[in-house]
Amino acid sequence: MLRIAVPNKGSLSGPATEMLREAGYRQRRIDKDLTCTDEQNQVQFFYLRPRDIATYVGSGDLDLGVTGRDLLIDSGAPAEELMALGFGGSIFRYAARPGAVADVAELAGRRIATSYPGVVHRQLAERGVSAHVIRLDGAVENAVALGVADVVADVVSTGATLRQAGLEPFGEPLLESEAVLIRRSGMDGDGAVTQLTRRLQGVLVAQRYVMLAYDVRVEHLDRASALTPGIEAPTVSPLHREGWVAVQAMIARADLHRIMDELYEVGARAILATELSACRL
Ligand SMILES: Nc1ncnc2c1ncn2[C@@H]1O[C@H](COP(=O)(O)OP(=O)(O)OP(=O)(O)O)[C@@H](O)[C@H]1O
Ligand SMILES: O=P(O)(O)OC[C@H]1O[C@H](OP(=O)(O)OP(=O)(O)O)[C@H](O)[C@@H]1O
Ligand SMILES: [Mg+2]
Repeated sequence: MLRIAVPNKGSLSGPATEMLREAGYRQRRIDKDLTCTDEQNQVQFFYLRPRDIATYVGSGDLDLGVTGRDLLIDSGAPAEELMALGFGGSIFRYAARPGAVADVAELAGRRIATSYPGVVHRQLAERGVSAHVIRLDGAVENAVALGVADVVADVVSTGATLRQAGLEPFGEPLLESEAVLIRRSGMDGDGAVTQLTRRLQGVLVAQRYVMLAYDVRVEHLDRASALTPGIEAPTVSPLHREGWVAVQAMIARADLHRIMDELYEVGARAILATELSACRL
């Protein structure tokens, strides 16, 4: 049976469970449950702290896990990304009092507070900078006002927490993170792993694409189908009306309204967009 680690709390927990449910896997019914077995798909889910997940997967005690790219890198565990999952996005940055520090090179000898010492040590080593990294559990933005550190390195989402603490980000972001599916480094995926990743890809595609259908006169078909090339090619069927065809194609959700406007301009009518609930490409 495939054994998979899923975040039990925090920003990644709800979306991870939801995505697995959409991919057809049974998930725990209440937040207190530690495990859930999906007999039909032969998968057992273990609900663990997101920060611990790379450790379990890296040791080989669990086959796969859902965690943040930043947490994976921070752990230093021998695990690797199999696929990005499109949620839990964040940016990891340095911040300090305005004007105090302008660049990573100026961090030499400074005190840096962070919950991600692995990420920070790695980046400082790459840049050849020697600084003091102070590991805190959370609320690191307070560390500067309290005199514990000169600089913080933390997840920035809206930036509201930094502003509230009177801090400003500086330098290039250390990394851009999102939720990722991980496995032990160098492990070959067997059939069960391939089935899971294909199902998750299907959920991502269903989120990112919509099905578009429209009617168009035959003489405008080439211009219209150039706007909607689909995955292989658009499906074109005859209409029960001389000189007209019906066209169907998948398009990226982000382009939906632009493409609908342009189709209308080239003469397409009855342009309808439909949500996808699942797919295999
Ligand atoms: N606004 C955010 N704050 C913190 N982590 C975020 C945010 N948005 C996305 N993430 C991602 O969530 C993961 C951290 O999740 P984790 O559960 O450890 O912390 P959390 O969501 O802040 O929860 P808590 O602090 O309550 O434990 C990281 O991969 C991080 O990049
Ligand atoms: O840019 P923002 O939108 O303000 O979000 C970023 C903040 O959110 C997280 O903290 P969280 O609330 O999880 O508290 P923690 O530091 O105790 O984990 C993160 O550690 C930052 O402090
Ligand atoms: Mg947090």
